[in-house]
Amino acid sequence: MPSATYLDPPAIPKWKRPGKTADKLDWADIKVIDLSTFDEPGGKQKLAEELRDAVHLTGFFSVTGTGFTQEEVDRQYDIGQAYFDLPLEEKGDAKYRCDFAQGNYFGYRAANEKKIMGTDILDNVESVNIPKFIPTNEKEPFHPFLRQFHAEIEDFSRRSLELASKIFTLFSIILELPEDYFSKQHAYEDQSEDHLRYMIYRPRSAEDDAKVQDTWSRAHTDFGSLTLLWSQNVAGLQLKTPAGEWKHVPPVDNGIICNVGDTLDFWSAGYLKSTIHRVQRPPEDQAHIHRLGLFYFVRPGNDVDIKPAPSPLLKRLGRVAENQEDAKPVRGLEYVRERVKNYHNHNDYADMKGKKFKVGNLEIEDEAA
Ligand SMILES: O=C(O)CCC(=O)C(=O)O
Ligand SMILES: [Fe+2]
Repeated sequence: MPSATYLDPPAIPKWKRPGKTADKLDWADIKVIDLSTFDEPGGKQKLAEELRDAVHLTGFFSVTGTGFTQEEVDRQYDIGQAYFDLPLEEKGDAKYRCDFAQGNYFGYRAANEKKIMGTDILDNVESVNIPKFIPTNEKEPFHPFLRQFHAEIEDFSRRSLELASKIFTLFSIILELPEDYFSKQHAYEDQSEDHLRYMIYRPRSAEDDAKVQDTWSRAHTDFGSLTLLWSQNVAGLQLKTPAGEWKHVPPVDNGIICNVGDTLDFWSAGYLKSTIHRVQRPPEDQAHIHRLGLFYFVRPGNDVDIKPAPSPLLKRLGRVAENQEDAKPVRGLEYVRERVKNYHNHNDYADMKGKKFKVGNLEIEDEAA
């Protein structure tokens, strides 16, 4: 692209945050922790204790005091909305699409290209994944429209991983590991499949939704280490409780919902839980809204070994044997790419109930039966 990158970004419309639902939904009980006390003496240790049960039992929690202002967050929504408002020929330019045959999730994923669960109803999600701003990603897809907002997107991307690093520190403390044990394996400058994501669900008619049991995003666990979902008011995201019930994830004002993904589940021998979740058609007062979301997906470093951590806690609990860390490990890139391929490189999103996904010695239940 010409020097447009270095000009001021163009004016774009302001995105308007939808209101909350008036419906009485069956909400999950989500722990909210305030990270503004992180740097106080003893602050991290206290937060780690507050977090322990949530990550061990639920796998989902929420953070406030994140350092992101509502204005900065809304600005990311403005950019995402402006991009998705482009005509398909432009936003969906082949040069900037995900290469699912390679399990490469960077770039644009169009809606309406996959059938849902063997029906004639099409997938209603569009997303764009923006890789980390490091030299090795220079050749990865980054659409010229988005490139105009390079400086602010990069700032947001870097600060997202800084925030995630604080959470990794808490996980390390919980597992009695050196405080930087997990953050070191997720360094911004190291190559990984990390991405900032804008994602929008396009509403379907109630009749069409009924044919796919109201599925907007089928039940899954996340493929990487940690997912940050900026809290949004349009309901639909549900998690599966240990008792097997689906509960709605509630909005948390100025908060970020976090959930553990597969690789951190493996690293912790299942102590930190990669929880099954899905997105369903929102309640009737929100079912017409184009549901825009903002995320940062933290993936493991490409070259790090995914294997149980030498955690004194996990050893005491008998979750890892003394010598288990010596097993031949799967690397970060291998796991993530295989998982993306398995999930996306199809024309149909089949129901994965009861199926397992396996790479080397790593195995995860795709959706518990
Ligand atoms: O749209 C949402 O709220 C959640 C999406 C999700 O689970 C995912 O993209 O992994
Ligand atoms: Fe997810």
